[in-house]
Amino acid sequence: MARRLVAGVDSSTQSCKVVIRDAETGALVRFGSAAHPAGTEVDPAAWWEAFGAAVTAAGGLDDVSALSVGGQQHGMVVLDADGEVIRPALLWNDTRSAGAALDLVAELGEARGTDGAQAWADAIGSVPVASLTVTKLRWLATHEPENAARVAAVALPHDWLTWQISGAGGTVGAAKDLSALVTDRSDASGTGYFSGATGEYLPELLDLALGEGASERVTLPRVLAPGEAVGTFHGLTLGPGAGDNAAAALGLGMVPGDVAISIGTSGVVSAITDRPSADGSGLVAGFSDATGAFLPLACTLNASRVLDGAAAMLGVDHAGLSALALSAPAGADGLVLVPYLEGERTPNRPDATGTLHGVRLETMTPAHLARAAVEGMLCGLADGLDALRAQGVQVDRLLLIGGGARSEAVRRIAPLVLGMPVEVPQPGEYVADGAARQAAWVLSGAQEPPVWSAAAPANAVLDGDPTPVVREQYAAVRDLV
Ligand SMILES: Nc1ncnc2c1ncn2[C@@H]1O[C@H](COP(=O)(O)OP(=O)(O)O)[C@@H](O)[C@H]1O
Ligand SMILES: O=C(CO)[C@@H](O)[C@H](O)COP(=O)(O)O
Repeated sequence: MARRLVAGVDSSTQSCKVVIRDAETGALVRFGSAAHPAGTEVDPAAWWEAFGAAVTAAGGLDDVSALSVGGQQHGMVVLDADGEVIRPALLWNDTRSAGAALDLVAELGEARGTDGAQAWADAIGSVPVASLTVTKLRWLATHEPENAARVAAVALPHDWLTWQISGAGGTVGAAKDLSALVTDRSDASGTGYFSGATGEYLPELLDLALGEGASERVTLPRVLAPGEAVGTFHGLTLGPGAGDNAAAALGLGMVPGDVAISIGTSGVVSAITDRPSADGSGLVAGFSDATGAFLPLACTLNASRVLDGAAAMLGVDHAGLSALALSAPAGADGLVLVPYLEGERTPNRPDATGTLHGVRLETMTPAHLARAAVEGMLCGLADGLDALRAQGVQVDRLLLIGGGARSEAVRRIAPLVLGMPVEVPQPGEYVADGAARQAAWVLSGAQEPPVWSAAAPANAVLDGDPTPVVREQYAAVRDLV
């Protein structure tokens, strides 16, 4: 039998990546990528354009049997009754809805006569912060009421892209059909109006955000079961897709006890669990995975771009930044960078800025600054790991992925700061790979995702003596910010 190919897409914050793999073995056949525009407000048409360019770079889809889309979570895509995008999407890292988040927390608490944060955590698994879609909808209702009144459907980036690829979004000539919008439980769990625990939307929370009666007039994407096909369109079977972090878990084949540390635009610490979490402190978001389990995660706003910014400031490339960081002592002789360069989400400090603390004549060197940037970024992730542990998450091994994991300094300093060995899988596109694995699952019609035999090289295991002083000095400065 001729081999069948599947495609996996990662429509992430900075770019669109497409992997094409053998459906049976998982062997990588082709790859392509294309950049997304900068900014936290983006016209979804740019994602469609980048998807097309990435597909072309990956040699096209003519010989591909199935495809799934993994995407950046939470982005608010609002559509009118004709299926047209009403305004540019507000992305997960757009913090303008921080005030709306506070209002929603207070209002639910008031309505239920209880602590608002815990009420949200009990309802949706998470306490709303500016990243969550529900807060962006409240911002829209308050600041752009004319736009809010026109909302006929709300989708997430991966939902919208799947809809476009199916043709129901009208891009290949068909009329736009809002009722054909679909999503999956992993991405729905990051909206703020879906319960991962019950698998149901919560219309009263959509009404709280957008106004009384909104849930009756607004179409939400139908939530497909894990592994359920959207349908087959011009010979291409579409899978339900997933939020990027759930797709990465699928790509890594994570099981309970595994914790992924992803250093992309966002810094994410995530784990697979059998039971949902409900952290009223808000540090851990209680999302769902793409298989029927749960994905508690802590997400920072400042990860790979801290390295990008430090490299640019020092006038070096990533290899240069890494070499500088590794040439300085652990703890950078007391120089601490609290890297809240784009505000912060975990902890929830949307208006914070970064702080450089402990500058002395001898620490005012490129090497010290580079070391402080790597350590500060990793300390935010170490705090996230502690928050997961505090929720009872089992931590047996750490898997380091994302663009930032390509930095040697990050790989070597991570075990020192995180206090345990770190496994580094071969650098790759684990979100796109997870989406491809889902596509193969959908194509097979099996109960479980396929076990791919194409041998991945063993993970590199990095270890070293922990340097607790790095976290101690960071904690002291973090709480001054
Ligand atoms: N060798 C490297 N060292 C440090 N950072 C890197 C390296 N290579 C890529 N990056 C950074 O990784 C980021 C892209 O990673 P990626 O996981 O694709 O992000 P996202 O999923 O948010 O789009 C960029 O900020 C890029 O500069
Ligand atoms: O908001 C979250 C998770 O809650 C982010 O992880 C986004 O999903 C964006 O991911 P990257 O593009 O940075 O990988």
